[in-house]
Amino acid sequence: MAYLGEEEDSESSREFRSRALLAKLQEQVKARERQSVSDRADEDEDHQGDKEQKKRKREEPEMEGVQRKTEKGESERKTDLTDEVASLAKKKKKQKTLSTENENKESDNEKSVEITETKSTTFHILGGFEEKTVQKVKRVLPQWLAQPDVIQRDIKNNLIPISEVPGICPILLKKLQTNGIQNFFPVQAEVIPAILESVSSGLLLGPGGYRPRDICVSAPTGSGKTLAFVIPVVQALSMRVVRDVRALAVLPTKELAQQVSKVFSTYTEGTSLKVVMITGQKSFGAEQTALSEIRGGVSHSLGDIVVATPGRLVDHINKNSNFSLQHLRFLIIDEADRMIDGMHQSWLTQVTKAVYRSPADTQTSVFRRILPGPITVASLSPPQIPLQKLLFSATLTHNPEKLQLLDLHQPRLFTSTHSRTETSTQSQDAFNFPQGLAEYYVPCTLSKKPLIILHFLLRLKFSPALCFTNSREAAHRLYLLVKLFGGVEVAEFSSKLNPSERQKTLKDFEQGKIPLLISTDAAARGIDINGVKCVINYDAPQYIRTYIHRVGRTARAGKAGSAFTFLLEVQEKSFLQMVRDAGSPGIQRHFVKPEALRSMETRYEQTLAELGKVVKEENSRKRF
Ligand SMILES: Nc1ncnc2c1ncn2[C@@H]1O[C@H](COP(=O)(O)OP(=O)(O)OP(=O)(O)O)[C@@H](O)[C@H]1O
Repeated sequence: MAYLGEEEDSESSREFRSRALLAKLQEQVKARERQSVSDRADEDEDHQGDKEQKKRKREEPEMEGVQRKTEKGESERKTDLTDEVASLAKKKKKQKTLSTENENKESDNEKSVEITETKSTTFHILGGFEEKTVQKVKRVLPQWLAQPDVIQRDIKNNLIPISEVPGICPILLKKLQTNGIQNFFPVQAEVIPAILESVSSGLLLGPGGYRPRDICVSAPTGSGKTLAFVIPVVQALSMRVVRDVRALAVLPTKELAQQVSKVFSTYTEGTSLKVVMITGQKSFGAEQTALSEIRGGVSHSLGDIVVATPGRLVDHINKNSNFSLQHLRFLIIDEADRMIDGMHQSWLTQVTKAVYRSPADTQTSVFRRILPGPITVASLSPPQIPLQKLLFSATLTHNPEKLQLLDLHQPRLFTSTHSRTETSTQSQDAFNFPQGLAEYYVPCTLSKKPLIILHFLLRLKFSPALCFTNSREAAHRLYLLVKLFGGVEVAEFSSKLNPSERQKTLKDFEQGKIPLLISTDAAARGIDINGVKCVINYDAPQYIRTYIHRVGRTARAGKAGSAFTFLLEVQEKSFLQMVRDAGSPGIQRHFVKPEALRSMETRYEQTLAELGKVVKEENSRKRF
């Protein structure tokens, strides 16, 4: 019962304090009244009554007025004193007016006592109750974000002959030529030398014994970011003696990992470097066998470069005791903004732990990796393999708080995003769009959307076309409708398909066997399909990043391409605003006249009826 006792105690002491304060305030009022009477007498003497009255009114805002009724209920009196004063102070404005009025009335009204405190009294209300306009906080970017290395967006007019980029070894130059690459794209010409510079003194600590700077690259879709890391990493690792995992590329999906793994394999072909992919496409056991082997009772790595999806990577870190990242030199994070969003999986923490995990045989190990800390003579004396992070994305966030999650070391940013000032007030990130991209929006109604797709394919011959919907169901329904209508080969692409079906579908589309591919966002990011002429957003994307990645499946590698977004009337305003805010060079209106669709309408009505039956059948099959 001690708790209750204390409560009672505190209540009675609060009441006591309230009374004491009230008495004090009343005392002050009386003193003020006396003062006021003598002032008025003085004023009369000076014949300045009117003037002074006005002056007092002007000075009133500087006074803190507190009004209280003496006949308050018992419960009200128990109110905490501070709260009371604060709440009364909040009503200040109203009371100021009242206070002036009451000054005249107070002698008539015995029940009401007006208590006014002037600056000279000891009872101060510290500031904070007045309404002040809140000052806008200016966003100041860290220097590395505010002053990046700029990459030209125009690929065609900024090609650099491969032999002019310093530091690339003759073997790789030859390989590039064999693969039809005579010139580097701007992002490659800037980033390749920067990464090579950080390994100029070998795979151990960077020049001068300093840890190399992490590198962030934000360049448009299709600008050639993959080669920008593949070439320098392959060249850097070609100087290694013992095989160990020294480069790890992490990508959000199996398809993207496969794509990157293929490029690494192309440029490591004929060297002793080996690329291993761990994405879950093979069984865990098969991946284990590909990663390492036991010789003489000791585990040996079979891969120099590992390309992984985050989930499977974490599985190997935790469950495969022979998988070691203790010699990791490069951590490549492609589609980095997506990988930051997926940080809840904490894959990066797991990778960092695995990199700095002390080896079982500490005695015999030449290297002991120590988590980077302050640079001291002692910390620099043993040879160190620095871990350098290389981040790539077409929509890399410039939000320092998000980037902070990656724990970057003195990062260097390469970006083609148009000029942003150090004190940019833009709340939204702005991105760059491929130079050859023409953007259009198509005003339409829900019922006309499928007809417009058919019109695009059958009449306007917009193919190969990649069409995006916002869900698997919508993709499937549209696929069925186009198929039933006839006249155009169509396929669907979504997580419904298994990995090999997905691979085959993409291949058929790329080879021109399928002119229309209807897809969910599974094909929106990173997928490099050669020759896509047109992207159609059948459903408008909700987020700007989704839009940028979707439309970026065309106009790649400096080529031209068009993107059409179907917009319902209600979507137009906000969508167009979102696209403009993101730095789009301009999205034009493409209106399809109703007459253009008329000849297809009868067939379309029949197809809709057929579609209804097919969907019903499919649903009943699913139930059994
Ligand atoms: N120097 C070059 N010369 C000719 N073609 C190139 C060159 N560099 C890259 N490409 C080709 O350009 C295409 C786009 O490259 P890549 O996939 O690396 O783009 P990206 O910037 O990663 O795009 P995204 O952001 O969409 O993933 C690929 O087909 C690639 O083979």
